[in-house]
Amino acid sequence: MGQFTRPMKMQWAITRQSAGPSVAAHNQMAAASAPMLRNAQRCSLSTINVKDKLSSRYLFREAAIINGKDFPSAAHFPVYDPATEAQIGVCPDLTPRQVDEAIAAASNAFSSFRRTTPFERAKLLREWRDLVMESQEDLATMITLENGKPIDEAKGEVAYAASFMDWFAGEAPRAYGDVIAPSVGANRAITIKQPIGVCAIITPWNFPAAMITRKVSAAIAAGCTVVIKPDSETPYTAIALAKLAKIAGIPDGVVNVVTTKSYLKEVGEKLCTDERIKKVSFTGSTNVGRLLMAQSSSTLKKLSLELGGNAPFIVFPDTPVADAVAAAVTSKFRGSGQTCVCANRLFVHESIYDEFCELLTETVSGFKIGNGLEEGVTHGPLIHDRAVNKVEAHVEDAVKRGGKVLVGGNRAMEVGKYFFHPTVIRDAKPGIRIMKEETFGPIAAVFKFSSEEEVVALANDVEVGLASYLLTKDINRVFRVAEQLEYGMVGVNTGIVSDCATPFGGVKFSGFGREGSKYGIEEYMTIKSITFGGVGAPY
Ligand SMILES: NC(=O)c1ccc[n+]([C@@H]2O[C@H](COP(=O)([O-])OP(=O)(O)OC[C@H]3O[C@@H](n4cnc5c(N)ncnc54)[C@H](O)[C@@H]3O)[C@@H](O)[C@H]2O)c1
Ligand SMILES: O=CCCC(=O)O
Repeated sequence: MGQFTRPMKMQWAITRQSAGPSVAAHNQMAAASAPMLRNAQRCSLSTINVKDKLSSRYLFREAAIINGKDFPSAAHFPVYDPATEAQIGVCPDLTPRQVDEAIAAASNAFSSFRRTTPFERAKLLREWRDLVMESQEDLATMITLENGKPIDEAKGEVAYAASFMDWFAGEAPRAYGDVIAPSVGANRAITIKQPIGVCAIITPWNFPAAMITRKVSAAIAAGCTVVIKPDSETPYTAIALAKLAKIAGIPDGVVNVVTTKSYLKEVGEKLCTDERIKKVSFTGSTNVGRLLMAQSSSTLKKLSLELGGNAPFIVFPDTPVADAVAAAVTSKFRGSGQTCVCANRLFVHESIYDEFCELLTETVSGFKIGNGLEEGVTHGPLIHDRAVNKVEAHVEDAVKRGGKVLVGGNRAMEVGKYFFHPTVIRDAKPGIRIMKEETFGPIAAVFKFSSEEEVVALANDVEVGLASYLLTKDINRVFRVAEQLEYGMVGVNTGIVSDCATPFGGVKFSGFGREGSKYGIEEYMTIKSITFGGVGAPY
């Protein structure tokens, strides 16, 4: 195994110590280049010392990671805490030329990493998983600082992120090929699966850890190397994960992280057009997904696109209202409504509509919004101004067309600039914007329906098809409706469909490809068939 052995605690301690000078040197550089800060759209009044909040200070790094090392750059962009608007640090604003170095590192590393055995890769993934869970508190603190979600939810995200490492450690040795009887009777054929090569991993801000590990764990299990480009709102969790990958013994160059803000379009184009990259795996909006697909066509890259949703949440009359509300709250308000699988449209049968709206309003009234690091806070801020503006516009539109706000309905400026009161709207009408657009915020718009036929038609009347939910005790209805829903995922009597063991992905404009499950690793492999001529007697 050579370089792939488990790092002893002693080696880890050495790595921790040696991390010090390079971070200090980097920080000096960052301070020197402060006047060069680019793209400072927000003007922060204060700064947060993130390291003082961590037990492993080395995990907070204001550097890209290329070939296992901190990669300094003269230009930086600032990163802010959406709860307090305080600056939490700066990050290298890399140019496409600098990103080229990451691609070169991943490409060099691929030539040896592809030859490791699946068992070696499984061991590395488990080592990485253990370190991530040992760092759960620190990683969660960074997630809360850069994304805003409450600390307990952030800890849950770390565990969810680690579950993909565990899952794909198990899948690595199970990437079986086939034995085939070809049409020429004396021939025999087999297939083998091989890693596709260097992969570009482009991820959003709403799950700064899990969207990365869901892709990268599968890529590593398959024997690929990666260049990760996290969102510029949430880069530090990605960088810390790459640091832990190095400590876990994952060879240099296998996991690279590039950060950029001013050069986003150019870096995106570079990742899509560079011939050394064989696959782009993207999670984000449908519009950016379309652009990346168009850009990738010249080099015919394999693509996985996990795009936006507009989940229907359908409550049939035989569902106990308390169960329906509990599932709706989990589905709708997780991450303050900022997940791609959040219920966006709540359809409730007319016979239990009033009771449902009343209990939902009572439950939502009990939420406590605030800084996710504070005790008792159940819901954090939205990520930025654009997000708050969209939520506000959706509420105004729903009200203009007859919707009634039962709780919330406005910004919570008294808590912070990016906070919006969790909102319940009843008498939502099919013509409102929420019906067609993903809100990505804490607005529960409740629609009334009378028949199964009507609600299935309404649920399917959108361009996207990621997650959907239905609540009923009638098993025949479960199959009838689930099979008609034009969605990649259907949750039955639950508000959560996400699990490392089940295929995650969409249809229609929600994209294609599946993550997690036994299918996730396939996205990072190619199938080769090997035919042996005239080796057997005809069958
Ligand atoms: N299907 C899923 O699994 C899933 C998961 C999470 C989020 N989402 C979707 O993501 C969206 C929310 O995130 P967002 O609006 O910030 O997404 P976004 O598409 O704007 O950004 C996602 C990522 O793409 C990058 N990006 C943006 N423009 C780029 C370009 N021209 N070239 C290369 N990279 C570029 C961003 O920096 C970020 O890293 C929602 O629609 C949500 O539903 C989907
Ligand atoms: O935001 C999209 C991903 C959500 C999840 O994996 O549960």
